[in-house]
Amino acid sequence: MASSTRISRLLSRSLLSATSSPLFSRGGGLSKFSTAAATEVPIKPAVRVEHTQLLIDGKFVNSASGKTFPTLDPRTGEVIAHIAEGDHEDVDRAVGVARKAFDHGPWPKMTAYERQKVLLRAADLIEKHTDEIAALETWDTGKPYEQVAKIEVPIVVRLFRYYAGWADKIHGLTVPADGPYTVQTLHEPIGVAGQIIPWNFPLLMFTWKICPALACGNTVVIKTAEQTPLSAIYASKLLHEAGLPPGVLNVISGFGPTAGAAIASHMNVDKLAFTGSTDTGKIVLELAAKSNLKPVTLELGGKSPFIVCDDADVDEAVEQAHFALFFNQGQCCCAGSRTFVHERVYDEFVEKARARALKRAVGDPFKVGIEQGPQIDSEQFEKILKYIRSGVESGATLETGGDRFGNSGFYVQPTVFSNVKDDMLIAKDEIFGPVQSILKFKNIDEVIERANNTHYGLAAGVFTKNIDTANTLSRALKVGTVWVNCFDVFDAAIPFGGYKMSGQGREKGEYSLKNYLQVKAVVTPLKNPSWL
Ligand SMILES: NC(=O)c1ccc[n+]([C@@H]2O[C@H](COP(=O)([O-])OP(=O)(O)OC[C@H]3O[C@@H](n4cnc5c(N)ncnc54)[C@H](O)[C@@H]3O)[C@@H](O)[C@H]2O)c1
Repeated sequence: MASSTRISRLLSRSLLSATSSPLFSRGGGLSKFSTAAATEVPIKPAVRVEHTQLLIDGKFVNSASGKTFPTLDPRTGEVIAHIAEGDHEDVDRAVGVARKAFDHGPWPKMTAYERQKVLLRAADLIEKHTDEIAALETWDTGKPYEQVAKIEVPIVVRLFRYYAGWADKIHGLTVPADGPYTVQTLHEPIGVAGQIIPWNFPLLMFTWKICPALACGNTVVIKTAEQTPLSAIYASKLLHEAGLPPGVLNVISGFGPTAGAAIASHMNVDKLAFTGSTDTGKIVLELAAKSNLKPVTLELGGKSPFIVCDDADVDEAVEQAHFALFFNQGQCCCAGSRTFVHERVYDEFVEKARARALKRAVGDPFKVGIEQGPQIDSEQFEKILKYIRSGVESGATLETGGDRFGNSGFYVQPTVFSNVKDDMLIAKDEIFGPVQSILKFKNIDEVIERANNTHYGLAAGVFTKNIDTANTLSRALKVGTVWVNCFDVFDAAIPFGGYKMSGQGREKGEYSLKNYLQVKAVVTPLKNPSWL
């Protein structure tokens, strides 16, 4: 399983090869950022897009309207493929077959061991097809191919095996009650799960969502993000090859206000799981409440603090803070986007953080050694540049970066701001881009208060050698995950989720199972019990 150290190691190996690349230049100064991304011909992905339709009832089908939408290559903005655009009618059809597959079987009626074997075979197939799936994901998202192939697909495979392992270990309790009754609880699948996912980790989010739902015996209708439909379609085809019965997993490509809203408000969807922005989270929660009051889990945005104490190993903290923010082009819900540094190590940290950002290898994500590809689309690209301008205008110090990288595609220079103040927009809003904001603090009480002074509460990083400081911060921070002297460690067994407006509920680990199970109490009178 990927740990932050392992991921950092992979990235530094990448960096070694990147230093010999003409795309890459070492040393300080804004002019060092190469514009080669614009002039180089994009590398042709070694994969073909074979499936572009909706997947309903085990078959690839066109949308009812016959409409399609383009999915774009973030390196160039060019069309990769035209994808069937699902809408209300398609969602309705998918929910209908998922309902039938749930109510009449075979999925919930199969033994747990049989369901387990399907998930294990799917894991093997995904592992076997790592190259194709990673190429599709990189093409659709712009994230480095090496990151997908060496980090994300292995995590995906691990999640499949982890939840396969749970399938035959889900059981209720025998409950002691007053009086002559035998009482048991049955943990039953909840029914048809509706799931909506974002574009920043399309394959990983698909896996987080479907694996626990399927392991518990539910059926699924999942909507992928309109920017990134390809990898989920491919993986779902593999799931069917692995023996998943028709109707159990239905994949709808399409847009939020149409297909997404149709899932959230459907009367026959029994459970909703959503990952995306906090604003959309509020909308789907309302749709769920106004329809059939389906229970909802929400994984939303964040503005996570990364706290570097004065006793921290500064070099390691710089590397991990860089990773915490810049990983995945800065498009992580839990990105360490407020780097709080103690005043005693602040100047050293800023200088080293700037030097590290200047070394970041930006370019075609299919190229070996590249650490950072383009942002997902023009909308995000423009939004990030706007935040950078706001950082400059509000008086933060631009240490490096600050502009687009090259002159085509949606590449942004790795950007570092120092002297950031809590009330600046760059310190308050989720930028979702490669923009590090460094803030100074004097003492632990002060940094706790400032770190918690946000609507978000997803994650935090704490860097210190002092166990007492680590314990104080871990307990005081109002967040769903605290990484101490590490960051972004995503084991299948570790729960993930947010406090406050970063979400409701937890995913991954054993906690995710609860999202997809109903608890039924069965009470039976006992005749002449020899004991109660
Ligand atoms: N907490 C987590 O685990 C986690 C993980 C990844 C991303 N995120 C968050 O996701 C956001 C980025 O993703 P995004 O820009 O795709 O978010 P988004 O909210 O715009 O979209 C997410 C999904 O919701 C759908 N959607 C949009 N409007 C909808 C509507 N009215 N009804 C139903 N569905 C709708 C979209 O089509 C997409 O599939 C960031 O805020 C990030 O922090 C959170």
